[in-house]
Amino acid sequence: MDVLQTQHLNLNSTTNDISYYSQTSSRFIYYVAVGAIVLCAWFFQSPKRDPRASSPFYELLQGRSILIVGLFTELTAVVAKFKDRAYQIRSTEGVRTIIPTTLVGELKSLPEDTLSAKTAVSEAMLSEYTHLSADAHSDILTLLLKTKATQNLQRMIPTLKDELQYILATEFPTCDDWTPFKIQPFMVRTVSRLSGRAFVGSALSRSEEWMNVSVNFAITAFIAVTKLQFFPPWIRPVAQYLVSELKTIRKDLAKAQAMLEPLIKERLSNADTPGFEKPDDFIQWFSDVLPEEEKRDYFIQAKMQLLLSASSIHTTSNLTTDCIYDLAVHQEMQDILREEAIEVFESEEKENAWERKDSIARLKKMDSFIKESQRLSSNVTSFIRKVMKPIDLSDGTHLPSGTSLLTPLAGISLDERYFPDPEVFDGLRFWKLRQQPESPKPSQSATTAASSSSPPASPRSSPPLRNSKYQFTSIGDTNQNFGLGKHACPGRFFAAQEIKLILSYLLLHYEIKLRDGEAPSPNPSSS
Ligand code: HEM
Repeated sequence: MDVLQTQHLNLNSTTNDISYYSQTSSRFIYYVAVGAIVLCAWFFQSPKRDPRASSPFYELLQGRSILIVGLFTELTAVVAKFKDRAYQIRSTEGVRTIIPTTLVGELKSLPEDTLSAKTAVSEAMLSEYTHLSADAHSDILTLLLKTKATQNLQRMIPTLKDELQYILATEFPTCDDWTPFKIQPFMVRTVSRLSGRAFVGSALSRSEEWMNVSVNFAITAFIAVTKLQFFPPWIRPVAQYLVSELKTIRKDLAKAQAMLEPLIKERLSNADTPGFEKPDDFIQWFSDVLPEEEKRDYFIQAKMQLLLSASSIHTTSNLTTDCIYDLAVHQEMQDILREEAIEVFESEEKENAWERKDSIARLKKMDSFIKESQRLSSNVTSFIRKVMKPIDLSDGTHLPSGTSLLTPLAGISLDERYFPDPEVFDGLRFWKLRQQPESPKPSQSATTAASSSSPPASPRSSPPLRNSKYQFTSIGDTNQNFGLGKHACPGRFFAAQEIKLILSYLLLHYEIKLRDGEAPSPNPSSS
Protein backbone atom coordinates (compact mmCIF):
# COMPACT_ATOMS: atom_id res chain seq x y z
CA MET A 1 0.00 0.00 0.00
CA ASP A 2 2.86 2.45 0.53
CA VAL A 3 3.32 2.82 -3.20
CA LEU A 4 -0.16 4.29 -3.37
CA GLN A 5 -1.29 7.72 -2.67
CA THR A 6 -4.36 6.46 -0.88
CA GLN A 7 -7.35 8.68 -0.68
CA HIS A 8 -10.60 8.04 1.07
CA LEU A 9 -13.90 7.91 -0.65
CA ASN A 10 -17.08 7.34 1.16
CA LEU A 11 -20.34 6.76 -0.54
CA ASN A 12 -23.45 8.74 -0.25
CA SER A 13 -26.36 6.80 -1.57
CA THR A 14 -28.96 9.55 -1.46
CA THR A 15 -30.57 10.35 -4.77
CA ASN A 16 -28.52 12.27 -7.22
CA ASP A 17 -29.04 15.94 -7.76
CA ILE A 18 -27.64 16.78 -11.15
CA SER A 19 -30.01 18.58 -13.38
CA TYR A 20 -30.12 16.44 -16.50
CA TYR A 21 -30.72 13.09 -14.87
CA SER A 22 -33.56 12.72 -12.46
CA GLN A 23 -33.19 9.30 -10.96
CA THR A 24 -35.93 10.10 -8.47
CA SER A 25 -38.53 10.73 -11.12
CA SER A 26 -37.58 7.73 -13.26
CA ARG A 27 -37.60 5.50 -10.22
CA PHE A 28 -40.96 6.89 -9.14
CA ILE A 29 -42.39 6.30 -12.59
CA TYR A 30 -40.95 2.80 -12.54
CA TYR A 31 -42.71 2.02 -9.26
CA VAL A 32 -45.94 3.50 -10.55
CA ALA A 33 -45.60 1.46 -13.74
CA VAL A 34 -44.98 -1.76 -11.84
CA GLY A 35 -47.93 -0.94 -9.60
CA ALA A 36 -50.08 -0.28 -12.64
CA ILE A 37 -49.04 -3.53 -14.27
CA VAL A 38 -49.85 -5.49 -11.12
CA LEU A 39 -53.21 -3.76 -10.70
CA CYS A 40 -54.13 -4.26 -14.36
CA ALA A 41 -53.02 -7.85 -14.18
CA TRP A 42 -55.25 -8.27 -11.15
CA PHE A 43 -58.23 -6.79 -12.99
CA PHE A 44 -57.68 -8.79 -16.15
CA GLN A 45 -56.61 -11.99 -14.50
CA SER A 46 -58.58 -14.87 -15.93
CA PRO A 47 -57.61 -18.15 -14.29
CA LYS A 48 -59.97 -20.10 -16.56
CA ARG A 49 -58.35 -19.19 -19.89
CA ASP A 50 -55.17 -21.17 -19.48
CA PRO A 51 -54.28 -23.22 -16.42
CA ARG A 52 -50.56 -22.50 -16.90
CA ALA A 53 -51.31 -18.82 -17.29
CA SER A 54 -53.25 -18.52 -14.12
CA SER A 55 -51.52 -19.72 -11.07
CA PRO A 56 -48.08 -18.14 -10.74
CA PHE A 57 -49.11 -14.59 -11.34
CA TYR A 58 -52.30 -15.12 -9.42
CA GLU A 59 -50.13 -16.10 -6.49
CA LEU A 60 -48.11 -12.97 -7.02
CA LEU A 61 -51.18 -10.93 -6.35
CA GLN A 62 -52.09 -12.29 -2.96
CA GLY A 63 -51.67 -9.14 -0.89
CA ARG A 64 -48.27 -8.36 -2.34
CA SER A 65 -46.37 -5.13 -2.27
CA ILE A 66 -46.47 -3.29 -5.58
CA LEU A 67 -42.87 -2.19 -5.23
CA ILE A 68 -40.29 -3.88 -7.40
CA VAL A 69 -38.67 -5.44 -4.34
CA GLY A 70 -41.94 -7.27 -3.76
CA LEU A 71 -42.17 -8.31 -7.40
CA PHE A 72 -38.57 -9.51 -7.42
CA THR A 73 -39.08 -11.58 -4.27
CA GLU A 74 -42.26 -13.09 -5.56
CA LEU A 75 -40.90 -13.78 -9.02
CA THR A 76 -37.94 -15.65 -7.61
CA ALA A 77 -40.34 -17.64 -5.40
CA VAL A 78 -42.47 -18.48 -8.42
CA VAL A 79 -39.36 -19.54 -10.31
CA ALA A 80 -38.43 -21.85 -7.46
CA LYS A 81 -41.85 -23.44 -7.69
CA PHE A 82 -42.03 -23.75 -11.48
CA LYS A 83 -38.34 -24.51 -11.82
CA ASP A 84 -38.18 -26.52 -15.01
CA ARG A 85 -41.54 -25.83 -16.59
CA ALA A 86 -42.68 -23.10 -18.91
CA TYR A 87 -45.37 -20.92 -17.39
CA GLN A 88 -47.14 -17.71 -18.19
CA ILE A 89 -47.68 -14.36 -16.56
CA ARG A 90 -50.10 -11.68 -17.64
CA SER A 91 -49.14 -8.03 -17.92
CA THR A 92 -50.75 -4.92 -19.40
CA GLU A 93 -48.95 -5.73 -22.64
CA GLY A 94 -50.37 -9.25 -22.78
CA VAL A 95 -49.33 -12.74 -21.73
CA ARG A 96 -45.62 -13.52 -21.41
CA THR A 97 -44.40 -17.12 -21.47
CA ILE A 98 -41.51 -17.74 -19.09
CA ILE A 99 -39.01 -20.31 -20.38
CA PRO A 100 -36.96 -22.30 -17.83
CA THR A 101 -33.21 -22.86 -18.04
CA THR A 102 -33.69 -26.46 -19.05
CA LEU A 103 -35.60 -25.55 -22.22
CA VAL A 104 -33.93 -22.35 -23.33
CA GLY A 105 -31.10 -24.31 -25.01
CA GLU A 106 -33.62 -25.53 -27.59
CA LEU A 107 -34.56 -21.96 -28.46
CA LYS A 108 -31.42 -19.89 -28.38
CA SER A 109 -30.09 -20.87 -31.81
CA LEU A 110 -33.35 -20.64 -33.73
CA PRO A 111 -33.26 -18.25 -36.69
CA GLU A 112 -34.76 -14.77 -36.53
CA ASP A 113 -37.68 -15.73 -38.81
CA THR A 114 -38.73 -18.41 -36.28
CA LEU A 115 -37.91 -16.68 -33.01
CA SER A 116 -37.37 -12.95 -33.28
CA ALA A 117 -35.43 -10.71 -30.91
CA LYS A 118 -35.88 -7.66 -33.11
CA THR A 119 -39.68 -7.89 -33.17
CA ALA A 120 -39.85 -8.56 -29.43
CA VAL A 121 -37.65 -5.57 -28.53
CA SER A 122 -39.36 -3.34 -31.04
CA GLU A 123 -42.79 -4.22 -29.58
CA ALA A 124 -41.62 -3.91 -25.97
CA MET A 125 -40.07 -0.50 -26.64
CA LEU A 126 -43.05 0.60 -28.74
CA SER A 127 -40.53 1.55 -31.42
CA GLU A 128 -43.09 2.83 -33.89
CA TYR A 129 -43.57 5.73 -31.46
CA THR A 130 -40.22 5.94 -29.64
CA HIS A 131 -37.79 5.20 -32.53
CA LEU A 132 -35.90 2.83 -30.21
CA SER A 133 -34.93 0.40 -32.97
CA ALA A 134 -32.01 0.21 -35.37
CA ASP A 135 -34.32 -1.33 -38.00
CA ALA A 136 -32.40 -2.22 -41.16
CA HIS A 137 -29.09 -1.21 -39.59
CA SER A 138 -29.21 -3.41 -36.49
CA ASP A 139 -26.98 -6.14 -37.98
CA ILE A 140 -24.34 -3.57 -38.95
CA LEU A 141 -24.45 -2.11 -35.44
CA THR A 142 -23.93 -5.56 -33.91
CA LEU A 143 -21.12 -6.44 -36.30
CA LEU A 144 -19.24 -3.20 -35.70
CA LEU A 145 -19.51 -3.66 -31.94
CA LYS A 146 -18.28 -7.23 -32.11
CA THR A 147 -15.34 -6.40 -34.33
CA LYS A 148 -14.17 -2.79 -34.30
CA ALA A 149 -15.36 -1.51 -30.91
CA THR A 150 -13.68 -4.05 -28.66
CA GLN A 151 -10.39 -4.03 -30.52
CA ASN A 152 -10.43 -0.25 -30.55
CA LEU A 153 -11.08 -0.08 -26.83
CA GLN A 154 -8.05 -2.27 -26.15
CA ARG A 155 -5.94 0.20 -28.16
CA MET A 156 -7.57 3.11 -26.41
CA ILE A 157 -6.98 2.08 -22.81
CA PRO A 158 -4.14 4.62 -22.25
CA THR A 159 -6.25 7.42 -23.77
CA LEU A 160 -9.25 6.42 -21.70
CA LYS A 161 -7.12 6.29 -18.59
CA ASP A 162 -6.06 9.89 -19.27
CA GLU A 163 -9.68 10.84 -19.80
CA LEU A 164 -10.61 9.16 -16.52
CA GLN A 165 -7.84 11.06 -14.74
CA TYR A 166 -9.19 14.28 -16.22
CA ILE A 167 -12.75 13.49 -15.07
CA LEU A 168 -11.51 12.66 -11.57
CA ALA A 169 -9.47 15.86 -11.45
CA THR A 170 -12.38 18.02 -12.52
CA GLU A 171 -15.43 16.31 -11.03
CA PHE A 172 -14.26 14.32 -8.02
CA PRO A 173 -13.65 15.72 -4.53
CA THR A 174 -10.06 15.92 -3.25
CA CYS A 175 -10.67 13.33 -0.48
CA ASP A 176 -7.99 14.39 2.05
CA ASP A 177 -10.11 12.62 4.63
CA TRP A 178 -13.22 10.42 4.27
CA THR A 179 -15.40 12.44 1.93
CA PRO A 180 -19.07 11.75 1.15
CA PHE A 181 -19.76 11.43 -2.56
CA LYS A 182 -22.71 10.50 -4.74
CA ILE A 183 -21.23 7.84 -6.93
CA GLN A 184 -24.12 6.98 -9.28
CA PRO A 185 -24.42 10.28 -11.20
CA PHE A 186 -20.65 10.46 -11.39
CA MET A 187 -20.56 6.98 -12.96
CA VAL A 188 -23.16 7.96 -15.56
CA ARG A 189 -21.01 10.95 -16.58
CA THR A 190 -17.80 8.91 -16.51
CA VAL A 191 -19.14 6.05 -18.62
CA SER A 192 -20.79 8.47 -21.00
CA ARG A 193 -17.47 10.33 -21.48
CA LEU A 194 -15.36 7.21 -21.88
CA SER A 195 -17.79 5.51 -24.25
CA GLY A 196 -18.26 8.81 -26.11
CA ARG A 197 -14.55 8.92 -26.74
CA ALA A 198 -14.81 5.60 -28.60
CA PHE A 199 -18.13 6.34 -30.29
CA VAL A 200 -17.83 9.97 -31.43
CA GLY A 201 -14.23 10.97 -30.68
CA SER A 202 -12.87 13.69 -28.46
CA ALA A 203 -14.48 16.57 -30.39
CA LEU A 204 -17.90 15.63 -29.06
CA SER A 205 -17.27 13.36 -26.07
CA ARG A 206 -16.45 16.26 -23.73
CA SER A 207 -19.34 18.40 -24.95
CA GLU A 208 -22.00 18.86 -22.24
CA GLU A 209 -24.68 19.11 -24.91
CA TRP A 210 -23.67 15.80 -26.45
CA MET A 211 -23.51 14.17 -23.03
CA ASN A 212 -26.98 15.47 -22.10
CA VAL A 213 -28.53 14.14 -25.27
CA SER A 214 -26.80 10.76 -25.17
CA VAL A 215 -27.52 10.17 -21.47
CA ASN A 216 -31.11 11.41 -21.58
CA PHE A 217 -32.27 9.67 -24.76
CA ALA A 218 -32.77 6.28 -23.05
CA ILE A 219 -34.42 7.83 -19.98
CA THR A 220 -36.85 9.87 -22.06
CA ALA A 221 -37.66 6.86 -24.24
CA PHE A 222 -38.35 4.63 -21.22
CA ILE A 223 -40.66 7.23 -19.69
CA ALA A 224 -42.43 7.53 -23.05
CA VAL A 225 -42.91 3.75 -23.19
CA THR A 226 -44.25 3.69 -19.64
CA LYS A 227 -46.71 6.48 -20.36
CA LEU A 228 -47.86 4.90 -23.64
CA GLN A 229 -48.46 1.61 -21.87
CA PHE A 230 -51.14 3.30 -19.78
CA PHE A 231 -53.19 3.47 -22.99
CA PRO A 232 -54.59 0.37 -24.72
CA PRO A 233 -52.84 -0.29 -28.07
CA TRP A 234 -55.81 0.73 -30.24
CA ILE A 235 -55.86 4.27 -28.83
CA ARG A 236 -52.05 4.84 -28.94
CA PRO A 237 -51.98 6.37 -32.46
CA VAL A 238 -54.01 9.24 -30.95
CA ALA A 239 -52.72 9.04 -27.35
CA GLN A 240 -49.13 9.50 -28.53
CA TYR A 241 -49.85 13.23 -28.85
CA LEU A 242 -50.39 13.37 -25.09
CA VAL A 243 -46.91 11.96 -24.39
CA SER A 244 -44.57 14.96 -24.36
CA GLU A 245 -41.46 12.73 -24.18
CA LEU A 246 -42.05 11.63 -27.78
CA LYS A 247 -41.51 15.26 -28.81
CA THR A 248 -38.36 15.38 -26.67
CA ILE A 249 -37.07 12.26 -28.43
CA ARG A 250 -37.54 13.93 -31.83
CA LYS A 251 -35.78 17.06 -30.55
CA ASP A 252 -32.89 15.00 -29.17
CA LEU A 253 -32.49 13.21 -32.50
CA ALA A 254 -32.44 16.59 -34.27
CA LYS A 255 -29.85 17.95 -31.78
CA ALA A 256 -27.63 14.91 -32.24
CA GLN A 257 -27.93 15.24 -36.01
CA ALA A 258 -26.97 18.95 -35.83
CA MET A 259 -23.87 18.10 -33.78
CA LEU A 260 -22.79 15.20 -36.01
CA GLU A 261 -23.46 16.76 -39.41
CA PRO A 262 -20.50 19.22 -39.61
CA LEU A 263 -18.16 16.57 -38.29
CA ILE A 264 -19.21 13.96 -40.86
CA LYS A 265 -19.23 16.53 -43.70
CA GLU A 266 -15.66 17.50 -42.87
CA ARG A 267 -14.55 13.88 -42.80
CA LEU A 268 -16.23 13.10 -46.11
CA SER A 269 -14.66 16.09 -47.80
CA ASN A 270 -11.24 15.23 -46.38
CA ALA A 271 -11.51 11.60 -47.37
CA ASP A 272 -9.75 12.12 -50.73
CA THR A 273 -7.03 14.40 -49.36
CA PRO A 274 -3.69 12.59 -49.54
CA GLY A 275 -2.37 11.74 -46.09
CA PHE A 276 -5.78 12.10 -44.42
CA GLU A 277 -5.91 9.73 -41.50
CA LYS A 278 -9.37 8.43 -40.81
CA PRO A 279 -10.44 8.83 -37.16
CA ASP A 280 -10.88 5.54 -35.31
CA ASP A 281 -14.40 5.87 -33.89
CA PHE A 282 -17.93 4.60 -34.42
CA ILE A 283 -18.91 7.56 -36.63
CA GLN A 284 -16.16 6.58 -39.05
CA TRP A 285 -16.70 2.80 -38.97
CA PHE A 286 -20.41 3.25 -39.57
CA SER A 287 -19.87 5.79 -42.34
CA ASP A 288 -17.40 3.42 -44.03
CA VAL A 289 -19.92 0.56 -44.21
CA LEU A 290 -22.97 2.63 -45.21
CA PRO A 291 -23.92 2.42 -48.90
CA GLU A 292 -22.96 5.52 -50.92
CA GLU A 293 -26.52 6.92 -50.97
CA GLU A 294 -26.75 6.83 -47.15
CA LYS A 295 -23.35 8.29 -46.33
CA ARG A 296 -24.82 11.80 -46.14
CA ASP A 297 -27.95 10.71 -44.27
CA TYR A 298 -27.03 12.40 -40.99
CA PHE A 299 -30.28 11.34 -39.34
CA ILE A 300 -29.26 7.67 -39.58
CA GLN A 301 -25.91 8.46 -37.93
CA ALA A 302 -27.69 10.40 -35.16
CA LYS A 303 -30.14 7.59 -34.53
CA MET A 304 -27.44 4.91 -34.40
CA GLN A 305 -25.35 6.97 -31.99
CA LEU A 306 -28.28 7.54 -29.65
CA LEU A 307 -29.26 3.88 -29.78
CA LEU A 308 -25.70 2.96 -28.99
CA SER A 309 -25.74 5.32 -26.02
CA ALA A 310 -29.11 3.94 -24.91
CA SER A 311 -27.75 0.37 -24.96
CA SER A 312 -24.47 1.13 -23.28
CA ILE A 313 -24.37 4.07 -20.86
CA HIS A 314 -26.91 3.12 -18.19
CA THR A 315 -26.23 -0.62 -18.32
CA THR A 316 -22.50 -0.11 -17.82
CA SER A 317 -22.72 2.72 -15.30
CA ASN A 318 -25.30 0.84 -13.21
CA LEU A 319 -23.10 -2.22 -12.99
CA THR A 320 -20.02 -0.13 -12.15
CA THR A 321 -22.02 1.58 -9.40
CA ASP A 322 -23.15 -1.81 -8.07
CA CYS A 323 -19.53 -2.94 -8.01
CA ILE A 324 -18.49 0.16 -6.05
CA TYR A 325 -21.21 -0.51 -3.49
CA ASP A 326 -20.15 -4.14 -3.21
CA LEU A 327 -16.58 -2.99 -2.65
CA ALA A 328 -17.80 -0.65 0.08
CA VAL A 329 -19.71 -3.47 1.77
CA HIS A 330 -17.08 -6.19 1.27
CA GLN A 331 -13.96 -4.40 2.44
CA GLU A 332 -11.82 -7.54 2.15
CA MET A 333 -12.43 -7.56 -1.60
CA GLN A 334 -10.90 -4.09 -1.87
CA ASP A 335 -7.60 -5.45 -0.53
CA ILE A 336 -7.67 -8.50 -2.82
CA LEU A 337 -8.51 -6.54 -5.96
CA ARG A 338 -6.15 -3.70 -5.13
CA GLU A 339 -3.33 -6.20 -4.74
CA GLU A 340 -4.17 -7.66 -8.15
CA ALA A 341 -4.32 -4.20 -9.74
CA ILE A 342 -0.93 -3.29 -8.24
CA GLU A 343 0.51 -6.54 -9.57
CA VAL A 344 -0.82 -5.82 -13.07
CA PHE A 345 -0.27 -2.08 -13.33
CA GLU A 346 2.30 -0.95 -10.81
CA SER A 347 4.89 -3.59 -10.05
CA GLU A 348 8.34 -2.69 -11.32
CA GLU A 349 8.57 -5.16 -14.18
CA LYS A 350 5.20 -3.95 -15.51
CA GLU A 351 6.53 -0.85 -17.21
CA ASN A 352 3.96 0.89 -19.38
CA ALA A 353 1.39 -1.60 -18.15
CA TRP A 354 -1.49 0.73 -19.06
CA GLU A 355 -0.26 0.62 -22.66
CA ARG A 356 -0.13 -3.16 -22.80
CA LYS A 357 -3.10 -4.80 -24.48
CA ASP A 358 -3.14 -7.79 -22.15
CA SER A 359 -3.12 -5.87 -18.86
CA ILE A 360 -6.88 -5.63 -18.40
CA ALA A 361 -7.29 -9.33 -19.29
CA ARG A 362 -4.99 -10.24 -16.40
CA LEU A 363 -7.45 -8.90 -13.81
CA LYS A 364 -9.05 -12.29 -13.23
CA LYS A 365 -10.16 -11.80 -9.64
CA MET A 366 -11.72 -8.52 -10.62
CA ASP A 367 -13.46 -10.30 -13.50
CA SER A 368 -15.00 -12.71 -10.98
CA PHE A 369 -15.98 -9.91 -8.62
CA ILE A 370 -17.81 -7.98 -11.35
CA LYS A 371 -19.66 -11.13 -12.43
CA GLU A 372 -20.74 -11.82 -8.84
CA SER A 373 -21.94 -8.23 -8.45
CA GLN A 374 -23.91 -8.60 -11.65
CA ARG A 375 -25.37 -11.95 -10.54
CA LEU A 376 -26.91 -10.37 -7.47
CA SER A 377 -28.04 -7.08 -8.95
CA SER A 378 -29.11 -7.67 -12.51
CA ASN A 379 -32.44 -7.48 -14.31
CA VAL A 380 -35.42 -9.62 -13.34
CA THR A 381 -35.83 -11.14 -16.82
CA SER A 382 -33.76 -11.81 -19.97
CA PHE A 383 -34.08 -13.34 -23.48
CA ILE A 384 -36.98 -11.29 -24.74
CA ARG A 385 -38.21 -13.00 -27.92
CA LYS A 386 -41.32 -13.33 -30.10
CA VAL A 387 -42.34 -16.62 -31.70
CA MET A 388 -42.82 -16.06 -35.46
CA LYS A 389 -43.43 -19.71 -36.45
CA PRO A 390 -44.90 -22.39 -34.14
CA ILE A 391 -42.31 -24.22 -32.01
CA ASP A 392 -42.64 -27.53 -30.14
CA LEU A 393 -40.30 -28.11 -27.21
CA SER A 394 -39.03 -31.51 -26.07
CA ASP A 395 -41.23 -31.54 -22.94
CA GLY A 396 -44.37 -31.16 -25.09
CA THR A 397 -44.78 -27.41 -24.62
CA HIS A 398 -46.25 -25.89 -27.78
CA LEU A 399 -45.42 -22.26 -28.52
CA PRO A 400 -47.80 -20.87 -31.15
CA SER A 401 -46.85 -17.93 -33.44
CA GLY A 402 -47.22 -14.64 -31.61
CA THR A 403 -46.11 -16.01 -28.22
CA SER A 404 -43.93 -13.56 -26.29
CA LEU A 405 -41.08 -15.17 -24.36
CA LEU A 406 -38.89 -14.20 -21.41
CA THR A 407 -36.51 -16.08 -19.14
CA PRO A 408 -36.53 -15.67 -15.33
CA LEU A 409 -33.01 -14.24 -14.93
CA ALA A 410 -33.32 -13.25 -11.27
CA GLY A 411 -34.63 -16.71 -10.35
CA ILE A 412 -31.81 -18.45 -12.23
CA SER A 413 -29.20 -16.30 -10.49
CA LEU A 414 -30.52 -17.41 -7.12
CA ASP A 415 -31.00 -21.09 -7.99
CA GLU A 416 -28.78 -23.19 -5.75
CA ARG A 417 -28.46 -25.88 -8.40
CA TYR A 418 -26.34 -23.47 -10.39
CA PHE A 419 -24.91 -21.25 -7.64
CA PRO A 420 -24.29 -22.98 -4.30
CA ASP A 421 -25.17 -20.66 -1.39
CA PRO A 422 -26.77 -18.37 -3.93
CA GLU A 423 -27.57 -15.63 -1.42
CA VAL A 424 -23.96 -15.26 -0.30
CA PHE A 425 -21.84 -12.65 -2.04
CA ASP A 426 -18.58 -14.40 -2.89
CA GLY A 427 -16.42 -12.07 -4.95
CA LEU A 428 -14.07 -14.91 -5.88
CA ARG A 429 -16.84 -17.41 -6.71
CA PHE A 430 -16.13 -17.42 -10.46
CA TRP A 431 -12.38 -17.09 -10.07
CA LYS A 432 -12.38 -20.35 -8.05
CA LEU A 433 -14.60 -22.04 -10.65
CA ARG A 434 -12.30 -20.93 -13.45
CA GLN A 435 -9.47 -22.87 -11.88
CA GLN A 436 -11.33 -26.15 -11.98
CA PRO A 437 -10.63 -28.38 -14.97
CA GLU A 438 -12.99 -27.82 -17.85
CA SER A 439 -15.87 -30.31 -17.67
CA PRO A 440 -16.72 -32.32 -20.80
CA LYS A 441 -19.05 -30.41 -23.06
CA PRO A 442 -22.59 -31.12 -21.95
CA SER A 443 -25.17 -31.88 -24.57
CA GLN A 444 -28.05 -29.63 -25.50
CA SER A 445 -29.18 -27.29 -22.78
CA ALA A 446 -26.51 -27.11 -20.12
CA THR A 447 -24.41 -23.99 -19.68
CA THR A 448 -22.70 -23.18 -22.93
CA ALA A 449 -19.42 -21.40 -22.74
CA ALA A 450 -19.12 -21.96 -26.42
CA SER A 451 -21.18 -18.87 -26.90
CA SER A 452 -17.97 -16.86 -27.02
CA SER A 453 -16.55 -15.65 -23.78
CA SER A 454 -13.57 -13.99 -25.37
CA PRO A 455 -13.51 -10.78 -27.32
CA PRO A 456 -12.72 -11.03 -31.02
CA ALA A 457 -9.14 -9.91 -30.44
CA SER A 458 -8.01 -12.11 -27.60
CA PRO A 459 -5.31 -10.86 -25.25
CA ARG A 460 -1.72 -11.83 -26.09
CA SER A 461 0.26 -13.31 -23.32
CA SER A 462 -1.81 -13.99 -20.20
CA PRO A 463 -2.38 -17.75 -19.90
CA PRO A 464 -6.14 -18.31 -19.73
CA LEU A 465 -7.57 -19.87 -16.60
CA ARG A 466 -8.85 -23.28 -17.53
CA ASN A 467 -12.57 -22.88 -17.25
CA SER A 468 -13.44 -19.94 -19.45
CA LYS A 469 -17.19 -20.37 -19.14
CA TYR A 470 -17.08 -18.49 -15.82
CA GLN A 471 -15.65 -15.32 -17.32
CA PHE A 472 -17.66 -12.14 -16.89
CA THR A 473 -18.38 -12.00 -20.62
CA SER A 474 -19.33 -15.69 -20.91
CA ILE A 475 -22.93 -16.46 -21.65
CA GLY A 476 -24.87 -19.67 -21.18
CA ASP A 477 -28.23 -21.08 -20.20
CA THR A 478 -27.58 -20.42 -16.52
CA ASN A 479 -25.76 -17.21 -17.26
CA GLN A 480 -28.04 -14.88 -19.16
CA ASN A 481 -27.09 -11.45 -17.87
CA PHE A 482 -26.03 -10.52 -21.40
CA GLY A 483 -28.78 -12.54 -23.07
CA LEU A 484 -28.28 -15.63 -25.23
CA GLY A 485 -27.65 -16.76 -28.78
CA LYS A 486 -27.19 -14.61 -31.87
CA HIS A 487 -28.55 -11.49 -30.19
CA ALA A 488 -26.54 -11.74 -26.98
CA CYS A 489 -25.08 -8.37 -26.07
CA PRO A 490 -22.33 -7.51 -28.59
CA GLY A 491 -21.12 -4.69 -26.32
CA ARG A 492 -20.23 -6.90 -23.34
CA PHE A 493 -16.50 -7.01 -24.11
CA PHE A 494 -16.50 -3.25 -24.40
CA ALA A 495 -18.37 -2.93 -21.07
CA ALA A 496 -15.96 -5.36 -19.36
CA GLN A 497 -12.92 -3.31 -20.38
CA GLU A 498 -14.49 -0.05 -19.33
CA ILE A 499 -15.61 -1.31 -15.92
CA LYS A 500 -12.22 -2.89 -15.20
CA LEU A 501 -10.42 0.29 -16.17
CA ILE A 502 -12.58 2.39 -13.84
CA LEU A 503 -12.43 -0.04 -10.90
CA SER A 504 -8.65 -0.54 -11.21
CA TYR A 505 -7.97 3.15 -11.26
CA LEU A 506 -10.26 3.84 -8.30
CA LEU A 507 -8.79 0.97 -6.27
CA LEU A 508 -5.25 2.17 -6.95
CA HIS A 509 -6.06 5.64 -5.65
CA TYR A 510 -8.93 5.44 -3.18
CA GLU A 511 -10.39 3.50 -0.30
CA ILE A 512 -14.14 3.19 -0.25
CA LYS A 513 -16.68 2.69 2.50
CA LEU A 514 -20.34 3.32 3.16
CA ARG A 515 -21.20 6.37 5.18
CA ASP A 516 -21.07 5.78 8.91
CA GLY A 517 -24.37 4.36 10.04
CA GLU A 518 -25.42 3.49 6.50
CA ALA A 519 -26.36 -0.17 6.12
CA PRO A 520 -25.87 -2.16 2.94
CA SER A 521 -29.00 -2.30 0.79
CA PRO A 522 -31.29 -5.23 1.59
CA ASN A 523 -30.39 -7.23 -1.50
CA PRO A 524 -29.43 -10.88 -1.14
CA SER A 525 -25.70 -10.14 -0.94
CA SER A 526 -24.08 -10.66 2.42
CA SER A 527 -20.60 -11.23 3.65
C1 HEM B 1 -22.98 -4.19 -18.17
C2 HEM B 1 -23.35 -3.71 -19.33
C3 HEM B 1 -24.36 -4.33 -20.27
C4 HEM B 1 -25.36 -5.24 -20.03
C5 HEM B 1 -25.73 -5.88 -18.69
C6 HEM B 1 -26.02 -5.50 -21.29
C7 HEM B 1 -27.06 -6.39 -21.46
C8 HEM B 1 -27.66 -6.67 -22.68
C9 HEM B 1 -28.70 -7.64 -22.86
C10 HEM B 1 -29.33 -8.51 -21.77
C11 HEM B 1 -29.03 -7.65 -24.18
C12 HEM B 1 -30.10 -8.51 -24.86
C13 HEM B 1 -29.48 -9.79 -25.37
C14 HEM B 1 -30.46 -10.84 -25.83
O1 HEM B 1 -31.63 -10.52 -26.03
O2 HEM B 1 -30.08 -12.01 -26.00
C15 HEM B 1 -28.18 -6.66 -24.84
C16 HEM B 1 -28.22 -6.37 -26.17
C17 HEM B 1 -27.48 -5.38 -26.76
N1 HEM B 1 -26.48 -4.64 -26.18
FE1 HEM B 1 -25.86 -4.75 -24.26
N2 HEM B 1 -25.41 -4.74 -22.26
C18 HEM B 1 -24.39 -4.02 -21.69
C19 HEM B 1 -23.52 -3.16 -22.32
C20 HEM B 1 -23.58 -2.82 -23.65
C21 HEM B 1 -22.66 -1.93 -24.32
C22 HEM B 1 -21.48 -1.24 -23.64
C23 HEM B 1 -23.06 -1.84 -25.61
C24 HEM B 1 -22.45 -1.06 -26.74
C25 HEM B 1 -21.19 -0.69 -26.78
C26 HEM B 1 -24.22 -2.70 -25.77
C27 HEM B 1 -24.92 -2.87 -26.96
C28 HEM B 1 -25.96 -3.78 -27.11
C29 HEM B 1 -26.67 -3.97 -28.38
C30 HEM B 1 -26.43 -3.21 -29.69
C31 HEM B 1 -27.62 -4.99 -28.16
C32 HEM B 1 -28.62 -5.57 -29.17
C33 HEM B 1 -28.02 -6.81 -29.81
C34 HEM B 1 -28.95 -7.50 -30.81
O3 HEM B 1 -30.16 -7.35 -30.72
O4 HEM B 1 -28.46 -8.23 -31.67
N3 HEM B 1 -24.51 -3.28 -24.56
N4 HEM B 1 -27.35 -6.10 -23.89
